[in-house]
Amino acid sequence: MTGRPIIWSETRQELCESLPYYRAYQTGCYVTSSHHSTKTLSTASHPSSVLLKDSVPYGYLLAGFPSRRDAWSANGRVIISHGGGKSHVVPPDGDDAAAGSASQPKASLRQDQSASDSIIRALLHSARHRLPIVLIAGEGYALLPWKLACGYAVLGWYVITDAWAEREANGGEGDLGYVRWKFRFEWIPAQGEPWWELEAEGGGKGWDPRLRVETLTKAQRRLSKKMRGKTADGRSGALTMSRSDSSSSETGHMDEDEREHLLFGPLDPAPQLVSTVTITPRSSTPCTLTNSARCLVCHSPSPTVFADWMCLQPTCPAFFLLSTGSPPAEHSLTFATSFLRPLGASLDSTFPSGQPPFPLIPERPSSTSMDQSRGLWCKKCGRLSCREVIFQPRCSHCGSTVGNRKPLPFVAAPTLERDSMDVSGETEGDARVFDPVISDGSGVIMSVRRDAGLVMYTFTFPETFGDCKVHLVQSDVDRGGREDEADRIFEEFQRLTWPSSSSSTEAPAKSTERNHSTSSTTSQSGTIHNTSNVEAIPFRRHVLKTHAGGGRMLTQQFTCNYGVAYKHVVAMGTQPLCTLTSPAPILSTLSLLHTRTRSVVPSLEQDFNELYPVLYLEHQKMSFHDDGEPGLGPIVSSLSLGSACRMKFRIKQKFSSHFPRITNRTLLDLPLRHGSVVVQQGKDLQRMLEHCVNPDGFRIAVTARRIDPVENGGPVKRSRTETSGAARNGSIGRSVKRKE
Ligand SMILES: O=C(O)CCC(=O)C(=O)O
Repeated sequence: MTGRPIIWSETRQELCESLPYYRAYQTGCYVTSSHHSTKTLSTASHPSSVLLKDSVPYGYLLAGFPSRRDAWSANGRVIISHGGGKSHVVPPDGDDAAAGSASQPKASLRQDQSASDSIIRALLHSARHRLPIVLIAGEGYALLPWKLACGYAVLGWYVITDAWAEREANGGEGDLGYVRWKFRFEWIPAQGEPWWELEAEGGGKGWDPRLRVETLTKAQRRLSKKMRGKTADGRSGALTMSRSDSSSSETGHMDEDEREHLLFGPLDPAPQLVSTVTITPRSSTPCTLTNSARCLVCHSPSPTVFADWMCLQPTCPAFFLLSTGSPPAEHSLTFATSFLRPLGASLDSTFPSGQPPFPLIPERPSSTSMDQSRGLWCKKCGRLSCREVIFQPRCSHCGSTVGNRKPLPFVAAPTLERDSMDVSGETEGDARVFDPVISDGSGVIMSVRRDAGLVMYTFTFPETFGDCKVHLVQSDVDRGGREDEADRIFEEFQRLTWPSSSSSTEAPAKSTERNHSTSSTTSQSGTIHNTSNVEAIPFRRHVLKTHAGGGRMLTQQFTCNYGVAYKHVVAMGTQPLCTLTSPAPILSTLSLLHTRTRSVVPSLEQDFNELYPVLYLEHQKMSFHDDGEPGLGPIVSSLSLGSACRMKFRIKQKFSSHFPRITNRTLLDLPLRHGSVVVQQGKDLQRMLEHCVNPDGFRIAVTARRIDPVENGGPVKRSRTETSGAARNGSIGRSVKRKE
C-alpha cells in the first residue's frame, strides 16, 4: 500500500478554500445551514411531531486522536468514529484492544454528549436519511494504517449506517463515565474502489510529496475523471452505478424524490452546497442498517455493535448495561464480528439518481467570473492550492498552472444611483438610497455639507471616544456630479493587474465592455490588456507571519504596498511611491485622496506617504481590525472602487465595558459605493474602534496613511532593486493588527 491520494493538501486553508463540501476551519465536521431553501417534509401523518430544523453535514474530517473503540476496518470501508466536541486528549491507557489503538493517546470526554449537540444532531440527521457524506483523513489521524505524508487527503463517499450512544468510563471506581455518540461510516461501492487500493506504479516506492515531486499515476488519472463526474472518454456525465438494489429505502423515512431534493435541491452552483431542511423525524432512533435488536425496557432498537448486545439509547434505564444489569468492563468490550463487515452494494442506493450528488474534485472557476477566490485542484499531482495570485495561479506542489490561463474579464465602473440621504434606511422606488446605520444610543451625530461638486457626510463620535470623526466624501450625483476620476482609476488598476495575453479567446463578461484609454487595448473578447511597459500592480495574497494554528496561512485579500515599508503581521515588501516611476493609478489615487481628505480636514498638512491597495474578488471581505501602529498619523483615508460595500465601525471588546449604556458594539455602518472616500480622523479611532469591510462583489480599495518611518521602527526602504521582482514579497511589511 503506497497511499497515493487523488485530492490532497498540506494546509487546512487549502482544503477549506478548495472544497465546497469542507469549509470547517475549526470543527471536524462541515455542517451547513446557511442555504435559503427550506422544505417541510410531510407532517400530516405526524401532526403532533416537533419540527426540527436540521443542517446537512457534507464533509467529515478524521483527524487527531481516536476515542475509545474508534476503528478503521475492512481496509477503510468501515470506519467507526466519534462526533461532536466536549473532548480533551489523554495519554494512552491501554485498555481498548478492540480499537487496535491501545498505545495512542485518546480523546476523552469532560461531560455527556447529547443528541441535540449541533454536530451530533446533524450527523444523526444524515444517518436517518442516509445522506452520502465525504470523509477526509488528516495527517494526525492515528488509525490510518499507512503514513499519509501530507496534511489532508479526501478519502471518498461514505454513508452513516448506524449511530448510537456509548458510555465512556473514565477509570475511576464506580464512575460510569460520560455519554459519547458514535457513528459507523461505510464506503459507498458505486463510486468504485478506494484510491488507496490502486496498484502502485513507479516501482512501488512510497508516495511522499515532501521528498519529491509526485504526479498522478495513470490509474489515478482514470479515477480522477470519475471523481470529477466525467465519463471515461472525458465527457461530463453521471457516474454510473447499479440501481438494481433499491430495497434499502425501505426504512420509509424519505422517498427517493425527497432525498434527491435534500441532496440536489440546494446543490446548484458551488459553493452553495448547503441546505437547511425542516424535517419531521419519524423516530427518535437513527437508522440501523446493520443488525439490530429491540430493548425490552424502552422498546427502541439498537444496533448490534458489541459481541454482547446492549441498549444504546441514552435515555433508557438499561442504557449500556449488560443483560446481567451491570456495566461492561471496558477491556472486555469487543465489536460484533458482523458489525465491522461491509454491507457492500446495498448502500449504492444512497446516491440519489445513481450518482454522487456533486463531484469530489472541485471545478475550476469560470474564466468569465470574478469569483476566483477559491483554491484550486491540480490535475497533474492532485494537490489543492490556495489562489495566491490573481493571474495564472500555480500548484504549490508541482508548479503546474492550475487556474485559468487568461486574464480576468474587465469590470466596468458601476453606474451610480442617486445618493439621496435617507437615514431611516427606507428605499424610494427602485433607487438605492444612502442609508448609513447609526446604532441607537451610540451618540454618533451626522451632518451633511455640499460643496464644489462633492457631498460630505461627517459622523462625529461622542467625546468619550476622544476627538474622533468619520467622513464620507463622494461626488454629489444628486446634483449631476460624476465619478469620472474614480472610473479612470478603476480601469487603470485592472489594466495593470491582469497582464496582457494575446491568446485570449474568452467571451466578454456581460455588460462589462467599454472603451479604454489609449494605453490599453481591448480584445474582441472584452478583456483589457496591459500593453504598456509600466510595471504591473503586484497584487497577491501574503503569508501571515503570526498564524497561531501552525502551517502556512495566507491573508484573505490580494494586496500590495507603496511607500513607507514597515513591519507587518504579513510577509510583504513595498514599492516606491515616486511621482516619476509609480504606476498612474497609484499617483491618481493619491491625488484624489489628498483633495477629498482636505475638503473635510483642511488642516491636513503633510501628504500621505503610504498607499495600500486591496483587491477583493467576489466573496472576499476584510474582517474587523484597526490600522493603529507606531508612527501612524491621525488621518487614514481610503478610496472605494467597483462594487458597493458596507463598512462597519465597532468598539473593541476591551473597551466595551467602558460604555455600559451602549448595547450594540457596532456604532456605525456605512454604505460605500464606487468613488466614495472614507476619512478616519483621530488617533483614538484606531485605539478604541475597529472596522471591517464587506463588499457586494469585485472591488478595489486604496488606503492612504502618513507614517513616521522613524517611529515605526526603521528608515524608508526605497531601493528599486530591493523591492522589485521576487524580493517584493520579502520580509518587509507592516504591523497592522489585521484579523484575516
Ligand atoms: O476596503 C476598504 O475600504 C478598507 C480596507 C482597510 O480597512 C485597510 O486597508 O485597512
